[in-house]
Amino acid sequence: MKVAFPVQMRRIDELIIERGIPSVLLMENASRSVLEEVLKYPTVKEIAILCGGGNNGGDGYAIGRLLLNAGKTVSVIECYHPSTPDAIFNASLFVSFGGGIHACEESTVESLLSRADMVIDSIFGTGFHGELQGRVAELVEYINGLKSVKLAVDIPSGVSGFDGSVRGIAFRADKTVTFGAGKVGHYLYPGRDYCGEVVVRSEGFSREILDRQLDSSVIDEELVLELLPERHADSHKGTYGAVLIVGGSEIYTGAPFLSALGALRSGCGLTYTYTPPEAAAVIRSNLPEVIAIVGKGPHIFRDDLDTIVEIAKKADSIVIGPGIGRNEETAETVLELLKVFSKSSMVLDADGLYALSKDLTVLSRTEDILLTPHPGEFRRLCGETDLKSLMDFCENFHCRVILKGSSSVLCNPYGKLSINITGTTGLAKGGSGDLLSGTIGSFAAQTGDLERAGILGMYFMGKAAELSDESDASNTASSIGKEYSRVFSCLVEGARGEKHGIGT
Ligand SMILES: NC(=O)C1=CN([C@@H]2O[C@H](COP(=O)(O)OP(=O)(O)OC[C@H]3O[C@@H](n4cnc5c(N)ncnc54)[C@H](OP(=O)(O)O)[C@@H]3O)[C@@H](O)[C@H]2O)[C@@H](O)CC1
Ligand SMILES: Nc1ncnc2c1ncn2[C@@H]1O[C@H](COP(=O)(O)OP(=O)(O)O)[C@@H](O)[C@H]1O
Ligand SMILES: [K+]
Repeated sequence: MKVAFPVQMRRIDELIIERGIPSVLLMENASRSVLEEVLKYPTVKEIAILCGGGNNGGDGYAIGRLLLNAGKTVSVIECYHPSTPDAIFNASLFVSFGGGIHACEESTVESLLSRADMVIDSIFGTGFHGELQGRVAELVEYINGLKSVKLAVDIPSGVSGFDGSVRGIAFRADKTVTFGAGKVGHYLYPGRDYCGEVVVRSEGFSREILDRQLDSSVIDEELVLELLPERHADSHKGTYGAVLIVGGSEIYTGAPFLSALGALRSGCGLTYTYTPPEAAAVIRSNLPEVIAIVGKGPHIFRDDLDTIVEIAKKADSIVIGPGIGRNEETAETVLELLKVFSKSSMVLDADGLYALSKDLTVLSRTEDILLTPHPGEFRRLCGETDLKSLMDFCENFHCRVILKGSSSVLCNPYGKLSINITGTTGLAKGGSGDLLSGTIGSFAAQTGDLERAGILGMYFMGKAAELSDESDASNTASSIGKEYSRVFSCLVEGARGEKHGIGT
């Protein structure tokens, strides 16, 4: 599903208006779709709408009029004077249809809000920046404490549509009705938490314009089905690629095993690992299908380089880092490997990223690399962890990065985002990152495309956690890896449903 940055949404609105649809009609369409969503709550009779001065406020006045005409009791609380032509127009229409407007400073506003069955937030939409302040912040905080249904128009006020960040207070919605396309900020935390259910309504928007203007996506089943490598009856292990996982150390003996598990379970033809002896022993006893090659010492050292280079000749993709540790010579060896494999398809994870932080310039030589840091690891590389910094980093170093979290974002050098929203807190446990890097390496070996692999890997691991029978608290990366089979089955069922016209 495509998603938009606020600036892209503004451009889409402009293009539609240039084609001849008046902006006030776009506002009417948007407001009608909100009306329909409100009417899905049959017990809601009395509604309070907070309106800002921009077009989001304009939507609020139009929604108010439509609700009045539908027989509801409606009060508008004016947070800012209407300032755009469409907001001014709709505010006057609201009044001419008998609507009542209260200034937000009025002392009766709180009791009016507490009486309402539903509160609609039409204060700020995609034009919001900064922080809610003063009386508006006070009212939003008050509303967040009420039991009534809370609905946000386009995006909850206080949430940045650009990156989901929240400074101070924001409206906490049960449902957010958004227009044309979801906004990036709906799907990234903390914003994701404030949106409740996100309903995308695209009436009046041109599919052609949306498709042409937007390249970023939230990863959904449709996209995954498009990207999933096909499996043919007439095939053999060579058809599905080979991955080499380099990692492990004296203390981290399980990480390469989890990575190899991800690789095997996601369909790779051959999985090689190169690890110190202790880690190889774990792999050999748990995953006999893996070709576990044993390193020379307790860590990956320079002495191992030649053998790794030799094995890598058989691999279509290389994962470096799971459990590799922070020994200084190991870090130097990792940097050396990055140089030697500059033309290979590589996933760099965990302490492989620690090694990279010692010399970021090696990135200028690598042609096809995906980094998979969690926020702590990304801070070490970049100094910041916000979305803009991630996008700048990928552009400056011409690389792909997955910034992992409860929502994860894959960013490419051209600013295209792929946002993953699958997953559970069952993944918030050591080992998940290792499972992910092996899964991505496997899809890279199968498809020859790291971006595609990253999208598939994130979705698979998250979906497997969702489908697992284990409770979130007791789930483990090794159990989740074994659930990949269910993800494949679900996708096959979904594809069959689509083919036979069974809607989801
Ligand atoms: N055809 C269309 O375009 C359609 C648009 N639609 C609707 O329009 C919405 C976008 O409207 P919009 O661009 O007018 O922005 P909106 O969010 O209402 O606010 C802008 C105002 O708020 C101000 N402001 C910002 N932050 C602030 C702060 N912290 N504290 C105080 N003030 C602050 C800001 O000030 P400024 O940035 O100028 O400093 C400006 O005055 C969109 O979300 C959707 O709901 C739909 O009807 C579909 C068709
Ligand atoms: N609450 C959550 N919801 C969804 N995914 C999560 C959640 N917590 C963690 N994850 C995922 O689990 C993985 C954890 O990776 P990482 O922090 O590197 O762990 P480790 O290095 O301990 O294996 C990431 O892919 C992250 O997106
Ligand atoms: K809003």
